[in-house]
Amino acid sequence: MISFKKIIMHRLKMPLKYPFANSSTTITEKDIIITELHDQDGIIGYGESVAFDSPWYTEETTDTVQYMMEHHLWPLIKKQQINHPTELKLHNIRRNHMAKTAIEGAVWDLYAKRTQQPLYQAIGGTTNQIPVGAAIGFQSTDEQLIEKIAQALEQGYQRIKLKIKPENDLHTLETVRNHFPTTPLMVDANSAYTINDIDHLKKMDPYHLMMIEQPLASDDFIDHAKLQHEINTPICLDESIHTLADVQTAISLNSCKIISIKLAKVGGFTNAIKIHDYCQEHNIPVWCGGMLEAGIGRAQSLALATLPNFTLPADPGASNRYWHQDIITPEVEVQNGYVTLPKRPGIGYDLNLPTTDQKVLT
Ligand SMILES: O=C(O)CCC(=O)c1ccccc1C(=O)O
Ligand SMILES: [Mg+2]
Repeated sequence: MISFKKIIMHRLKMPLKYPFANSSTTITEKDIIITELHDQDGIIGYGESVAFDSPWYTEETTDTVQYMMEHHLWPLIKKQQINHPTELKLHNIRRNHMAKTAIEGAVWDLYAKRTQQPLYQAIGGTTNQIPVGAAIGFQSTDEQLIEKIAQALEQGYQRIKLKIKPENDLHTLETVRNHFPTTPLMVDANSAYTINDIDHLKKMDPYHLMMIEQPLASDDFIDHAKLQHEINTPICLDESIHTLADVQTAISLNSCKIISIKLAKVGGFTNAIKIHDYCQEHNIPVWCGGMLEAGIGRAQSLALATLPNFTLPADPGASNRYWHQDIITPEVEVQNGYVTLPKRPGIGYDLNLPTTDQKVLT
C-alpha cells in the first residue's frame, strides 16, 4: 500500500537555447514546476508541469497548474491509499490534464522505484530504444531553415517536422524538398487553417509528407473529416486529443489517420495507455509529441513512447537541442536516431536542480 506524505513543488524558469516559433506564438523560456512526491517510506517520485506561461496550446498555464495542485489535487491525493498508480482517483476534478500529469507522473515514478523496475517497464513498454525526430520552428531565412534541418539529420534524427502557416507553407515545402527530396518530412500547423483552405491544403499532396499535424481548430472533428476526405496527406490530430472519447470521435468520423499522444495533454500515463491501446486495436498509429520539456517531463514522455503502437518517431529528442543545461543527469542523448532509456528503477535519471523557489505541501 502506498500513501503520500508530502509534495514539494520546485518552480524555475529555463531559457531555451533557441526561440521556438510556431503559428501561434514564440517560446523563449519555460516556466516549469517539478513535483517531488514523498511516500510513507520516504521514497520519492518526480513529475513535471510542461504547461506554458500563456494558454496558447491548451487552457492551462504554469500558474493554473500550481493553483490546481495546491488547492485541489494535493488535498485529493493525500487522502488516497493505493496499491497501483491506476487506482489513483482524479476524475472528480475536470480536465486540468497538465496539472494532473505533474502529480500522476510522480506517482508512477515512485511506484516503479518501489517495485524496482524502470518506468517504461512499469507501464508495459516493450523496448528501451525510441526512434526520434526533430521539430524545427520558424526561422528568419530559408538558408537558416535548411541549415537547421541539415544539422538535425547529421545528428541522426529520423524525421523532420516543420511548423507551417498559410503565408509561407508552399514556399517552405518547395525549398525544403529541393534540398532534401527523400527525407521523412511532416508539418505542424497548430490550427492555422480553416475548412475554406481545402484547395490550398491539397497543394501539399505532391510533397509526400508523412502527415500534417492539426491543420484546423482543436474542436473541429467534422471539418477535419471533410478535409481528410479531400487530401492525400494523412492528418494527425494533436490539440484535438485530450481524452479517449476524443480519440473515439476522431476515429469514428475518420477525422485523422494518425494520433499524437502527449502524456500531459491526456492527463497522465493511465489515460495515455488506454488511448494507446484503443488506437492499436483500431490500426491507428500513434507517436509521442513534445512540449519542449525539461528532463523529467522529457524522460516520462519517452517512457510512454516505448509502448508498441508508438511506431512513428517521437518529438522529444536530446536535452541539448533545447537546453544549455538540463535538470537531469545524465542528460537525454540521441545516438543513431534513437534515445536509449536507462534500465535503472523509475525514470532512470537523477534530478539535478539549481536552487529554486520551493513550496512544501503536507
Ligand atoms: O520538440 C518538441 O518538444 C515539440 C515541438 C512542438 O511542435 C510543440 C512544442 C510545444 C507545444 C506544442 C508543440 C506541438 O506539437 O504542437
Ligand atoms: Mg503539434
